[in-house]
Amino acid sequence: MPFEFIRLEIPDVVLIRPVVFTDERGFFMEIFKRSDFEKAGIDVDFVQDNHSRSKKGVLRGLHFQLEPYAQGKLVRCVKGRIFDVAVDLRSGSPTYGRWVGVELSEENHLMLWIPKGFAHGFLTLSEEADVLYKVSGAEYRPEADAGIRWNDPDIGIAWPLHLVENLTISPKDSSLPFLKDAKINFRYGV
Ligand SMILES: Cc1cn([C@H]2C[C@H](O)[C@@H](COP(=O)(O)OP(=O)(O)O[C@H]3O[C@H](C)C(=O)[C@H](O)[C@H]3O)O2)c(=O)[nH]c1=O
Repeated sequence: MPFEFIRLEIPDVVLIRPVVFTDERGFFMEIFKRSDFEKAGIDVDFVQDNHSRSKKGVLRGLHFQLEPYAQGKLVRCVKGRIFDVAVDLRSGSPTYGRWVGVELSEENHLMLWIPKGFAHGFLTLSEEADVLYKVSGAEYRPEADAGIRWNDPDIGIAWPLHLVENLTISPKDSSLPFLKDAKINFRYGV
């Protein structure tokens, strides 16, 4: 099996370690294989691939698309280093409002599977970071684009801010609502 699937404190968010085949030329690894993911309980088809590049200190998030255009994301950092975060927004979930964070990097090759019903965001820790992520569920729908504030005290994400000199956050992200004020329509178990 070319993947190791590691369950985190929020079981539906899965850290995935691909097998890296290294030789004198460099390396090869599989990023996604439907049958292996399905065996691990991640039954998903992807509809869109995204690529963003960020400078050190850029924080993007916390974003999601509202139902019926919710998205799952398979996130990896192919250049540099990010602290990647998922927040459980599914009403009725035993881990509602809780977050998990992992370092994804060019070096560790780790990927994070974030299912529908979660907000996603990351902090850029290296001078530059390229983040590629596959999206399941719905394609981009600006009218369904939504988010919650990165520093919501009720969520309490421990962003490693000590690792960056300055924060860069878009005006849009800076004005996202706190969770208690946000209109969210995700339901656990659906
Ligand atoms: C997400 C998206 C954006 N765009 C356009 C809309 C804007 O003109 C431009 C930048 O969009 P935005 O500022 O929303 O980009 P990010 O801040 O990186 O947003 C993403 O950041 C967090 C971390 C996510 O998980 C989401 O995938 C996504 O919300 O790209 C598109 O054309 N298609 C898309 O799928």
